[in-house]
Amino acid sequence: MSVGPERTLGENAGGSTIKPYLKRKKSSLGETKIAVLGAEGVGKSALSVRFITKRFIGEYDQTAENKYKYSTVVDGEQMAFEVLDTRSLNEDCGAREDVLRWADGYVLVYSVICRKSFLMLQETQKKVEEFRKGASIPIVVLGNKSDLAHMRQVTHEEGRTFAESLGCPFIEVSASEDVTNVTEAFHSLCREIVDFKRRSRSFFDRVFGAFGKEKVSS
Ligand SMILES: Nc1nc2c(ncn2[C@@H]2O[C@H](COP(=O)(O)OP(=O)(O)OP(=O)(O)O)[C@@H](O)[C@H]2O)c(=O)[nH]1
Repeated sequence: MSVGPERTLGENAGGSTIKPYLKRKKSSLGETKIAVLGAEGVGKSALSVRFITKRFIGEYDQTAENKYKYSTVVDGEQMAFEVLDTRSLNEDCGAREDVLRWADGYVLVYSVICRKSFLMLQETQKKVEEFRKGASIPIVVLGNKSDLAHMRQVTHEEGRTFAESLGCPFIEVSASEDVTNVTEAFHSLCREIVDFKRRSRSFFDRVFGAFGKEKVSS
């Protein structure tokens, strides 16, 4: 499965390369790979671009899947983000196997003005959970297009209840009007990812560290 151009933005701005497919490389605590998943037109590109450039352009290339590199400071630590703005094909919300394998965490987006996108996201979440075999997964749920209050089809309460059932943060955002909440959404997922990696590492250290010591002493 081909993936669109990889762009490098932010403080580490540089050139661009074509990546033929998504490779899973082990990432350090200072790196977070984030896949933005959601139904067609919910604002995946608008949110990704808003986070990285702080701008809202209005119209985005809907034929490409873009991967952005961006580095910034979160809670006093330099973090290197890779953000994959997926494309929803055949109502899959972008949740293909290579995407699910590649990412450290997921931004799950629906549009508050489209109930169908909310229902599709719940199916996508099940797919993510099955793929990760029930392991706790860093996720943040976003209800986008909150500026279009008069067209709302999903209540704040419904979004919050869904996120609560997953034990993850929930934020209503507007990619078109707000940069603060969008930034906070990505930062909070970044925190979840770092916590998750720390917990996984200490678990492996306990298990394999002890095993290693046994071997040495025998
Ligand atoms: N009013 C409003 N419009 C938005 C917002 N976010 C995105 N849009 C608009 O919604 C449309 C779709 O946005 P995209 O970012 O292309 O959505 P997408 O999920 O990436 O779409 P696909 O790549 O086709 O799956 C565009 O016309 C955006 O300008 C928002 O917060 N408020």
